[in-house]
Amino acid sequence: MTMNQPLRIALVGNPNCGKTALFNRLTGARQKVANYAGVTVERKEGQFTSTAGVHYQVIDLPGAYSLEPMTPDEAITREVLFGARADAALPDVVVLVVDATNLRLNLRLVLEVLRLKRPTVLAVNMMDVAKKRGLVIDIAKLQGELGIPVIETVAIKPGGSTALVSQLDAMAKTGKLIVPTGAHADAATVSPEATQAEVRRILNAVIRNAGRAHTVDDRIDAFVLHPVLGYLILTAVLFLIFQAVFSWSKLPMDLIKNGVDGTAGMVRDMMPDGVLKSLVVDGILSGVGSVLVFLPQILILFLFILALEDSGYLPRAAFLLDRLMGSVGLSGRAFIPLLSSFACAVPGIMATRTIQNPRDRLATIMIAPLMTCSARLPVYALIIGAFIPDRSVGIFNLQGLVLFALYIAGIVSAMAVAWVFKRAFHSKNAHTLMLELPNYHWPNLRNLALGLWERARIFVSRVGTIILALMVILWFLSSFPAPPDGATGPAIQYSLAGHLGRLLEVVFAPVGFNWQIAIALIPGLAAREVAVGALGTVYALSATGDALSTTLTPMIAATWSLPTALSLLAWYVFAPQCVSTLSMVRRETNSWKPVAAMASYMFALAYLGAFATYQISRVLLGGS
Ligand SMILES: Nc1nc2c(ncn2[C@@H]2O[C@H](COP(=O)(O)OP(=O)(O)OP(=O)(O)O)[C@@H](O)[C@H]2O)c(=O)[nH]1
Ligand SMILES: [Mg+2]
Repeated sequence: MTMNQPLRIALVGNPNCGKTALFNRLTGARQKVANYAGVTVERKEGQFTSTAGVHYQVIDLPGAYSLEPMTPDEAITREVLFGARADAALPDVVVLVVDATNLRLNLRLVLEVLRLKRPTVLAVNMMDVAKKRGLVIDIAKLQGELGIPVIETVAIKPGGSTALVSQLDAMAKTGKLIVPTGAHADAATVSPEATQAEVRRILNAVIRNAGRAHTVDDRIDAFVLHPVLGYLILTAVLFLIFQAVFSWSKLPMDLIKNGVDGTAGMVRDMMPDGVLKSLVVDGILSGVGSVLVFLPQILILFLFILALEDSGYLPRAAFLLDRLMGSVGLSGRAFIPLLSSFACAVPGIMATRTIQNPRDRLATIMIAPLMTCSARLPVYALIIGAFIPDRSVGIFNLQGLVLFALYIAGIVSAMAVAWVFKRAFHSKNAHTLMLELPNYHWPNLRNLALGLWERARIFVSRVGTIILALMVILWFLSSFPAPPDGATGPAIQYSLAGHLGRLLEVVFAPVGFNWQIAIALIPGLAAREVAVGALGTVYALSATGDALSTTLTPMIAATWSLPTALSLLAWYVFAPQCVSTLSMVRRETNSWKPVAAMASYMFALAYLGAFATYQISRVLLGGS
């Protein structure tokens, strides 16, 4: 290796020991970091140049408990370490990362890696937590025991990786990559029992002071994992989220709405009447503006998701729900992937790689899109805002309650589908949930802010690209061909989209959708929230004369019946309208069959759910 070639280092360690945090600290990347096992499920690469001028290429890997992989994500780590992947060269130096507060568990993998006799450095991470607890580790002694350099790190603090980089620099400059020597490296085949005994011996030798055990954590867990209180706390947390999504978002939403309306008003006054004005006002501002107003609600939802992810609460919730999930044939491991699906089913489906049993994994993939993803939030919020009065029920806000109910509907139907899946395939699920409970910690404010910023960026850039493009296409289809002479209705009725909408209206009449909704469902196939933008454009174009407005809410409140609104909500609890999810299923399962199965079962449920909702509510409410 010369100085010009980058030094390839791979971060290897147990799940949740801080590998990705270290990766981000070293490379300046913003890969996802969260306080539970199994966050990283793919290998990620980055690079940096140290102040000493050494160029590094870093690979972040999924956490592994052992080099005998149990799950698809662990297998990736093994393959990279053995140089068995075409897409990743054998690393020059293995940076083993361990959680200082959990050496008992982490050292097993360390001993396994030493036997590979690859140049290795050990990073003892989370030293800040260790020090706070009074845990004292004799680093020099540990170094002697293992025969490799041992460095303390604090991955989440600026400067927390300086010592590690200096060590790597020194190795790179001298060209002396230290290969482990000594008893551990030379041990041929070692039984798990012998390894465990060895770990105990090393711990006895290097731990100077065991420090306080996690007394605070235990005290919190007495409440959080309590068989009754635990569920109450979980329900309260979820409730709070949905209340906040509505009650905290009013002011920023009004600001955005006023901004969009103001811009539209200005454009309307300044531009001459004609096609271009219609494109800008009806196509772009109405369409894009009606999606953009939901940014505050999405950010509030993510504020809670990110804070919960970083706190260490999620694996506890997984334990609480394990019995329930087991009863429908899901493994407790499915909890985190399903929970991630509340943000978006795409990462949720990827997270199923942490599930060992292929059938369990498939079952989890199949129901992941029933979890209410954040792209459904604009659709729900639009309809709730238009039809559900904003009043209090006891201490709760009625709109928040309805939103909560929709999320529950998604969860309940997912459980029902999983149960059918279990019945159909006779899967037996006897294994108990083995999940590490991480230490609680306060969410890192900087990470929280960065995470929210990232979310806002993703949302706005989606609005600015795919949604904008679809709105322009939709505007075009809705404006041409121009109406014939002497036409009385709005131009859209005579356009291509208008004709298509009317055709589809036949299909959707039994579920109560009018032609405007039918049109909006089509661009909504690309991504669910696009349907909201499409409704904005379609309604802006169907309005005549002075009724022009960029505000969608009053428009649908005036023209839809309540049964129609409820039916559309039911449709969106199930609707398989997301191309990215379907293509992720194809990628992760390597087969079209589950894709076809998912699309058809979800479409069937959506239609049936909307049909039942529409017909029943029509009878009950006596509407049209
Ligand atoms: N206090 C403290 N927290 C840390 C440190 N390093 C990481 N963390 C936190 O530990 C948790 C896990 O960090 P990650 O970087 O996601 O862990 P990982 O090893 O990549 O986990 P997997 O991808 O699941 O294998 C996160 O909540 C981090 O904020 C550290 O040095 N000190
Ligand atoms: Mg990670």
